[in-house]
Amino acid sequence: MSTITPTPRPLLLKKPVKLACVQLASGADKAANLAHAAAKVAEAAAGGAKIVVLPECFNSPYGCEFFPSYAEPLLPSPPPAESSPSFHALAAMARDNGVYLIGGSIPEVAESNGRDKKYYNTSLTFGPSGALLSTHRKVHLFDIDIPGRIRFRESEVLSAGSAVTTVELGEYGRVGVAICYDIRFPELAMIAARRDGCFALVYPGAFNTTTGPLHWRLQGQARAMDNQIYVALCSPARDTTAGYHAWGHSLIVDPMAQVLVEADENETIVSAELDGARIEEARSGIPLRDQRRFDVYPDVSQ
Ligand SMILES: O=C(O)CCC(=O)C(=O)O
Repeated sequence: MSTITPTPRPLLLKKPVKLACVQLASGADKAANLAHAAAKVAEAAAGGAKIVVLPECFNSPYGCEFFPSYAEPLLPSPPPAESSPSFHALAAMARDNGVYLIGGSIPEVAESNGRDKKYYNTSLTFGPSGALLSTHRKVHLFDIDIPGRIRFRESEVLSAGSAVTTVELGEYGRVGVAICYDIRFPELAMIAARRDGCFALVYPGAFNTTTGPLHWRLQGQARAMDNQIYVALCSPARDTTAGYHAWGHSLIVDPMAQVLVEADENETIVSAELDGARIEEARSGIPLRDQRRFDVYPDVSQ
């Protein structure tokens, strides 16, 4: 009797890698936030992380009133580094530590015709040489109103990005990058996972003390479960003296949707070893990839 041996599939994550989420405590002083981020990225790298993630709006307090005054254009050299301090600080953090750095997000200002200013919530990813690898402008702006609890309208100040972002991290493979509220839209995750073959979805985010306990972990696990890949969520630490109380609880979820590590609300670094074999194991055990019914519903990843 002949047995059929399945052809081994190439691993999406080509070699195991340690990923760290830096749950950073930021304040009002941008230069101090950048210096503090640099120290924590160095600490994560010294702990063996080769992919390091920072939180949403790590260089400023989080809130619509702060976006314009903290925003900076994205100007690589030669223009003076002072005009894009966060861009240059992130490039240096990646280069100095030889890591892939998914640099949380920063408020970005872009001018068209030297007149019309537009603001974005933007995530920059740098490679170990300090080169910019990708830019993600938050696609889904955080506009919610839960009476008596929280009202937030990013769209009053920010413009939305219009692209799914995935980025090749050299010898490891590809990750999807999106920001906070973007996680609530599974389509982005599915496209990153299925169209671009990502091994992880990385979300710098800053949920709050209303929606955080309800949905933060659940969203992380849901995106991992749907797509059978790793998911990392990186929050700022909670500052109860600030206007916006971030949930914290940065976490990393495996391809079977198990939470590998989760912070509390304080400043800390959480990390985990990611292994492509775990993705393949999840996918061969529960073979969703071979069972989709695109004769019944459309494939959004096409
Ligand atoms: O989706 C949520 O509940 C929070 C989203 C958020 O805080 C953000 O997009 O910055």
